[in-house]
Amino acid sequence: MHEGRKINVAVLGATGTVGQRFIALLSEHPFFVLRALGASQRSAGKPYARAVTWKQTKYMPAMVREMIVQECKPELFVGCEIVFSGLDADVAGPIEEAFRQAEFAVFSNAKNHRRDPNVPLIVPLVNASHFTMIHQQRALHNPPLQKGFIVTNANCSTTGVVIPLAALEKAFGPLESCMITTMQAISGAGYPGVPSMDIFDNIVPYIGGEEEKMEWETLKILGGIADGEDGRKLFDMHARQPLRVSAQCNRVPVIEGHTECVSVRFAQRPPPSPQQVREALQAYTSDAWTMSCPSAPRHTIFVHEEADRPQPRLDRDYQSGAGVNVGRVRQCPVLDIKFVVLANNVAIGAATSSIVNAELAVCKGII
Ligand SMILES: NC(=O)C1=CN([C@@H]2O[C@H](COP(=O)(O)OP(=O)(O)OC[C@H]3O[C@@H](n4cnc5c(N)ncnc54)[C@H](OP(=O)(O)O)[C@@H]3O)[C@@H](O)[C@H]2O)C=CC1
Ligand SMILES: N[C@@H](CC(=O)OP(=O)(O)O)C(=O)O
Repeated sequence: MHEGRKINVAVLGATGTVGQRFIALLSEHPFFVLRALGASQRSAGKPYARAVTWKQTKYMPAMVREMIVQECKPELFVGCEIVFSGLDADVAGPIEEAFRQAEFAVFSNAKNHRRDPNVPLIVPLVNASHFTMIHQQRALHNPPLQKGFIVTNANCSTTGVVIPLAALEKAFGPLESCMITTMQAISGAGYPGVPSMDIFDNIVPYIGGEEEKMEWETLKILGGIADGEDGRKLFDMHARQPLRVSAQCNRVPVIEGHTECVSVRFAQRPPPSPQQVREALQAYTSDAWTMSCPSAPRHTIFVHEEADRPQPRLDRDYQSGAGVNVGRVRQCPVLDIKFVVLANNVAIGAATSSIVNAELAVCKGII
């Protein structure tokens, strides 16, 4: 554990949608101390308050207003142990690698390293056990790293759905198939994001690359870690019981909170009843909560009984958006069970996940 130790941290992509969330959360953190901010050359050299278009309902923390934004070069972040990355995916790959190479612990929201066979893709309320891959990641580096590593969190829609899926697999054994239809908030596209002329009075039935990410990431997260032939560990992609996932992704005129309609089929026959599923979801607890990570939600999954919940406007800020909401659990006449998930895309779908991942790394003695 941190044992009273304070750990200096930085945020890359600090001016963006996710970066602002990081700042709001880290300004109140019990043992991470925000010391530095990075963004593009457009913002570098300016006091943060002048570089950013602050779009949070919470006021900008006083501690960052006069902080000078830096270019994202490791030598400008000396003194920080952890960097949280909310970088644009167009630039995140090489910048995050440079920080790892310079022995920083990097917690990334970007998609660039999620498919790397040595980088764990961790949804902290699901697969904290994948931190074991860090040893291999450091050792395979040339020269081997002492402290540096990259951990990514998942796509925001993937995050929302894998949490209840993990709870179901824990209670009832492997799932066989899963169909998901998302209704994703516009904040998922960053700022200024989707033009208002496209999204007002409308639904856009396409988000580039999103369906493929959901279908692939779900398997890496819910799968285990196996021994490879050459003695290396590898992510088994749910190979012991193949899981088929189909996702359809839509952009809807909601500011924050991704809603997902999910149907599942269990391997176990007969499948559990809707009431058994409700109880299993409600009872699910994460390692992050058990290990006392301060940003982990007490209720990993809140199960709504009302017929018309969850709703983004009403439910996205429950537990500061750190858990997920599930409702409308019922029988599915095609697969076995269907339900609705609501996850806050910028909290548990992004910044909160990275911060809980970093807390887990501290609790596990990796940092
Ligand atoms: N929004 C969401 O719900 C989620 C987003 N993500 C991922 O998180 C990341 C950030 O997303 P989001 O906050 O929405 O994006 P934004 O577009 O809002 O912010 C992007 C950030 O990247 C910085 N940046 C852009 N170009 C460069 C560069 N050349 N060098 C250094 N910094 C640069 C920007 O700085 P500047 O202001 O100076 O241009 C800004 O701080 C993305 O990879 C995204 O895919 C993941 C899950 C959910
Ligand atoms: N594409 C997601 C947000 C995002 O940036 O995802 P990713 O980190 O997987 O690129 C959305 O639009 O809601």
